[in-house]
Amino acid sequence: MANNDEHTPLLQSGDTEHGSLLSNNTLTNHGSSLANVDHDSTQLNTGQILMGRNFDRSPSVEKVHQIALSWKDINVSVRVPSKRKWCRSNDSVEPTKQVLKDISGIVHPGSLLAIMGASGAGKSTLLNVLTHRNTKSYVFSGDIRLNGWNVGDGIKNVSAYVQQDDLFIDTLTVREQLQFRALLRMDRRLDKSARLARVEEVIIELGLTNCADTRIGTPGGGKKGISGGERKRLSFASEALTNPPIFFCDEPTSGLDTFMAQNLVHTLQEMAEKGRTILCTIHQPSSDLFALFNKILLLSEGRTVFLGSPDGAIEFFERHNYPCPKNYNPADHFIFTLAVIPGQEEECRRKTQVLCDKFATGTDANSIAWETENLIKTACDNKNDPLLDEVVTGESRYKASWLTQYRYLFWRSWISVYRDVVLFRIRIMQAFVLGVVLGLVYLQLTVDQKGVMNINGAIFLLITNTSFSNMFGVVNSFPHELAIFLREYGTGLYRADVYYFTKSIAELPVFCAITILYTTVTYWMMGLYASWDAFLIATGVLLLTANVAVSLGYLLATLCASVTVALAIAPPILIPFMLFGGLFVNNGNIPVYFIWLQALSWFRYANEVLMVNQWQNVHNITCHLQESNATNENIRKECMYTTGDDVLEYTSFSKDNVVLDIGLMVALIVGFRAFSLLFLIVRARRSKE
Ligand SMILES: Nc1ncnc2c1ncn2[C@@H]1O[C@H](COP(=O)(O)OP(=O)(O)OP(=O)(O)O)[C@@H](O)[C@H]1O
Repeated sequence: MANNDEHTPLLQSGDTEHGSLLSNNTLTNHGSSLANVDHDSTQLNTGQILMGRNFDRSPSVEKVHQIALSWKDINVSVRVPSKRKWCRSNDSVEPTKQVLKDISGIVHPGSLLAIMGASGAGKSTLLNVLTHRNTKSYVFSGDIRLNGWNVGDGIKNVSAYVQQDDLFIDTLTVREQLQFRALLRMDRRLDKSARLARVEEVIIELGLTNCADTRIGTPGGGKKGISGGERKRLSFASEALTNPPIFFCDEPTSGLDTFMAQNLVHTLQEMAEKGRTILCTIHQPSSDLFALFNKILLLSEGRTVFLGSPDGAIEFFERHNYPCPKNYNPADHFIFTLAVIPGQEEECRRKTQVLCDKFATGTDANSIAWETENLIKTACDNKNDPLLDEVVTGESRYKASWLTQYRYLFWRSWISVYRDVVLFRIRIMQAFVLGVVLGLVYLQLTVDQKGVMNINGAIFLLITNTSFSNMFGVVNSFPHELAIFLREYGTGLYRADVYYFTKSIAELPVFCAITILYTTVTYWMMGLYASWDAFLIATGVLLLTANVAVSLGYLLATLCASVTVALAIAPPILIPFMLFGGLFVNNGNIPVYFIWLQALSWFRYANEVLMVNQWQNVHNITCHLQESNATNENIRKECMYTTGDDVLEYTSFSKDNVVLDIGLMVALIVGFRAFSLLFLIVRARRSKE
């Protein structure tokens, strides 16, 4: 595993540094860290935190605000796409499939609930409905309550949803990932030292101490990093920072070996013992794993088969003629009993329906209904429940201000750029080698009649290569991070525009460094116009070119659903722009219906400026015609260009357009980026629905 002891200056420059935090016994003596909190009017003081009013703001309080979650008569249907849509009458009802049927239940604080059932039983649907996430395609009815209160969407403010796939920036260390989230996610009235103290606390609580300074890496050997189990723990830790009382976890043990899975569920058990309410969907746990849950919910074809203790489930199945064999894993027994066996579907369904009916009419279901009613009654008498303020009134969707988001997002983007040393080295090497190869092909071009074509070709090649390499660089890498952005945006961690700005600013030095290196090598090897002014102008123009290409790359990456699609549409988009760049078709001969394409072609703008830069000060272009052959006809043929102005005139480029060209390239950068930001925002909002 790659160890990394680097502490970034940004985090060290704050009020607290890890070393001093630990040495000051902050972890064991929370009072001392809280005493450091600046007690101005905008910050919470220790007293407020300990009162528990702001349960998610407490940096070091183990006390969890206890919440019971209940749901009653939940029905969910999904629309089924019909193959015969075209022959349906306009007023006919779209076919639907019922996924959950009259589901009711209750989970108390301190519970670690396993939601089990065969594939397609409705586990994920129930989790989605309870968390108010991914419900766009559902037709849903039912009543979901927290401590007896119907809080609607407010459940998101007091719960954490740990999804099946863990998405992290691989170059960060475990501690940095948590710090990043703490600084953006925790209440803005808590000062930095208190948040960092909470990070250290969560690291200990989730058993991440040994890998705290290890880079996260990518699973499957891409980049060495933490283990699968540690990744899962990190997912929990990231959510646990704000100390939410309810955790929803989708398949937390998937992809883990038995030992790691048990280790993780053991940690969840400890978290539940502190008063949290934890619900996990889980596939066929081993008997040891199963024993760690104190509540189970069995689903079959969208109905509740059982909700209660594991022992209660064994007893329920036994009572209804499905006793669990001795020394047999009860979880396996339940799943096999509820399985719909191919060829015996009807019989299996009848069997499970009987069990569902027995549960619905039995004492367990009655006591669930009674407890739910009781909670609602108690809620009416407890209108001062501090939880309600948090849930109902809500706060700004973003806990951190625009500037704070900017600061920490920039810090993270910068880390991921400069720590990706291997990629950076590869790109630098690529630019250097390509520059040398092109430099050798066009080595020290001569300014004569034949050399004009070579020089013009070399200039265009510089523009083409700068455009392609930069655009494909973005199209290849940006979509990979998009999934992380969408998830973090969905949880209200930061705004889309802040993410976009920081990402593009952090990446800018890399694109610039590569372009400068490439230009330096090729310009002098090719022997283009030899003056420092001309070289600096050429570098500036190619930097603008790189930025237009990068901006178009962002646009394609935010527009397309995947890298594959973006890569597929990139060449057909680039080639027309290239075609109207002034090399393949003379600028004076563009068909009128393609003028708009020419207007968007930065190839043309860059080419014009570079051509003017190259030729405007050339006052003599050698012509090697022998005197004996110098007939008028031969002079016209062989000595077309006598000065650089002739070249510009022949190619229809003009010195007068240079400022306009540069302005238009800047406009293209702004335009492409504005559209890509717009697409990013639309995409982010859609993914949240
Ligand atoms: N948006 C949807 N559109 C169409 N059908 C859906 C949709 N969501 C769920 N379903 C269907 O509802 C049923 C329950 O799906 P769900 O994902 O909740 O099952 P599950 O128990 O979580 O299964 P698994 O363990 O395989 O993930 C399945 O038959 C599924 O095909």
